Amino acid sequence: MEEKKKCARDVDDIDGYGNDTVYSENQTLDWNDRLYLNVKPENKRKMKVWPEKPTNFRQILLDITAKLENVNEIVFKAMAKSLGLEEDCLLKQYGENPIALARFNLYPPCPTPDLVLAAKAHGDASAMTYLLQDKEVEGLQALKDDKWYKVRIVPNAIVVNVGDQVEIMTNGIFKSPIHRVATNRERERMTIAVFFTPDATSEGRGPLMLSKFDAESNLRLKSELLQLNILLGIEQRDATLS
Ligand SMILES: O=C(O)CCC(=O)C(=O)O
Ligand SMILES: [Fe+2]
Repeated sequence: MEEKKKCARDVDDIDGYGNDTVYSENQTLDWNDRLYLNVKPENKRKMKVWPEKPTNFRQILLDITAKLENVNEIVFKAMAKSLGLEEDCLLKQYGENPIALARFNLYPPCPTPDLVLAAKAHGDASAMTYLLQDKEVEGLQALKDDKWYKVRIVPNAIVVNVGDQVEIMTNGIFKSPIHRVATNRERERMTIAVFFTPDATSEGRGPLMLSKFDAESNLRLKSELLQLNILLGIEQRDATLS
């Protein structure tokens, strides 16, 4: 608790430990506590809210972000190639100083799971999100064709989620899925999300010029994704909730 207090976010800030910013009395709050940290660009880091314990926390976060950046580059290239475009075209839109944000989510057990969500339905505003789920406790659900699907747990696998920025860049071919997190009556759940977002000052951002997305592009996409062995982890069968 001591350490959490040291990292508490300021009322009007996003970085740090806390929960939803309260904008109105009628607002439904998410059932979670979180630690938000701007990792990149470096000049946006607010070191005073970066935990000092465990002592290797800061270095590990920097290392993980760097590794995920490499993964993100590979994914962006594969996506561009699958659309029949030059492989750097998504990366170029990403700019010189892209933003990397880490969010550590802690969802405590909730005595009334039918009344409140751990995270309300939302699409990520990022370009791409990489999520390490809790090893044991499920909760994440994704919306497809008006039905909610559980995103099943695959231990140590990272869920790769397309964010709004990539949906815009690719003219809606890659969709930013609406997702939410259910509460759990008995068990605590912990996840880590790293969001990559384009540099807001980079020029030439916006929808790419795509001629058409046809059966051939679809095949190319499938083979690119297969080669990458990206694990989306969405159960298509027997997991429908409504
Ligand atoms: O904790 C999860 O499973 C998802 C978290 C999430 O959607 C987010 O942080 O944007
Ligand atoms: Fe999300």
